[in-house]
Amino acid sequence: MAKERIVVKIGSSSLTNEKGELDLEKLRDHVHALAKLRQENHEVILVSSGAVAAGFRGLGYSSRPVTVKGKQAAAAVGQSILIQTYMEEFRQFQVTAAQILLTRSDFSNRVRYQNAFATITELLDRGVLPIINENDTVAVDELTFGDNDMLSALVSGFVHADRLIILTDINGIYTDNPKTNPEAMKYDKLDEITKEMIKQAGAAGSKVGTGGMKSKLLAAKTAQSLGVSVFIGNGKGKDKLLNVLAGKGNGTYINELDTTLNTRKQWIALHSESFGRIYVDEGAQDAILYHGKSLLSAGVFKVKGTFEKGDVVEVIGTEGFLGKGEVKCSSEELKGWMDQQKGTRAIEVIHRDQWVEMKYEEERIG
Ligand SMILES: Nc1ncnc2c1ncn2[C@@H]1O[C@H](COP(=O)(O)OP(=O)(O)O)[C@@H](O)[C@H]1O
Ligand SMILES: N[C@@H](CCC(=O)OP(=O)(O)O)C(=O)O
Repeated sequence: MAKERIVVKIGSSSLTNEKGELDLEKLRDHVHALAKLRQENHEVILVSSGAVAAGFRGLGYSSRPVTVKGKQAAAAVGQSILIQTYMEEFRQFQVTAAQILLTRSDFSNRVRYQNAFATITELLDRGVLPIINENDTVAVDELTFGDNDMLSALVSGFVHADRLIILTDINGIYTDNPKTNPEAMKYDKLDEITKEMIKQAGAAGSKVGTGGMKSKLLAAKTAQSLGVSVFIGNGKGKDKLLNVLAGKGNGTYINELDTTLNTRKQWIALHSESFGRIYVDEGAQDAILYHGKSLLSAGVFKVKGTFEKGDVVEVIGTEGFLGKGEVKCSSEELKGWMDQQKGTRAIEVIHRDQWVEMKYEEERIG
């Protein structure tokens, strides 16, 4: 079997007992299956929930807290318990694990994004298994990924994984929530995740999970758009993950799309803040969309916002939103050229290598 780089996401529902507490037997089962992947020489990154589940008892709650601050405090108690348990269990398979805590804002800050990439790459190069969770202490409201599903999708794109495996408490994606609709049918394979499927999928999952199938579908759509194939399902025993690789997994397989975005372009497309808008004419639109050219000043007829060299802007054409790119000049310089040269001089505004077409992807990336 060819060596793969695999991101495995384990949700709270797959790590807890009926009281919502961390279930050691379940965790051991996952660790054994992950260790088997490592024994077959695959590179593995784990995105694991479970901090709230591991911590709420220690905080004095009798059940999983519902308030944000309760969950955050429980995660602060539980994250160290969770990671210590993983480390001890992995040690029995001679696997060294490392803890990484991330937030959405770590991804939108370019330097932190590059640092996270460098750290994860170094850990993998040195044979260490990174265990990632959201940094619940600081992640609230718009700073959160909301759940670990999207975090796992973004990580899988970012490390150029071959595959993302999302382990949950159900054996795949159904036409409707099978817990409430017994007629629901399972999808074994999917090429496309449609808007209707996302709309249909239940938001609330189990009592302990956060995003339900909806967040898994959105995550899968993002991962496939980044060229990563996805499996969503469950299983038991040490071979459950190897079975997924062998095509015998108990769940739904989702094919990757034929696109590869390097890490820099992924950052531009998915995480960067736009500082302005550049409006281009039909000629420039054709050049960047259909002829693989860089954007030149000659095709720009309107500039909105204030930006500096190196900032990211949105480009709008006659067909609407075309994509995002990193500019090689400030908004003032660009406006100056437009006034003085009447748009005739061909000064490069966005180089091809810093441009991401998103005309068709806007919705896919979400
Ligand atoms: N269309 C669907 N197909 C499968 N499961 C669904 C669907 N809609 C909602 N669900 C629910 O999503 C749950 C899994 O989500 P969640 O509890 O958030 O898991 P996790 O903790 O693994 O992230 C399932 O138990 C199921 O009840
Ligand atoms: N960061 C939180 C995860 C929150 C959560 O419920 O996530 P998930 O089970 O993946 O839907 C924790 O570790 O408990």
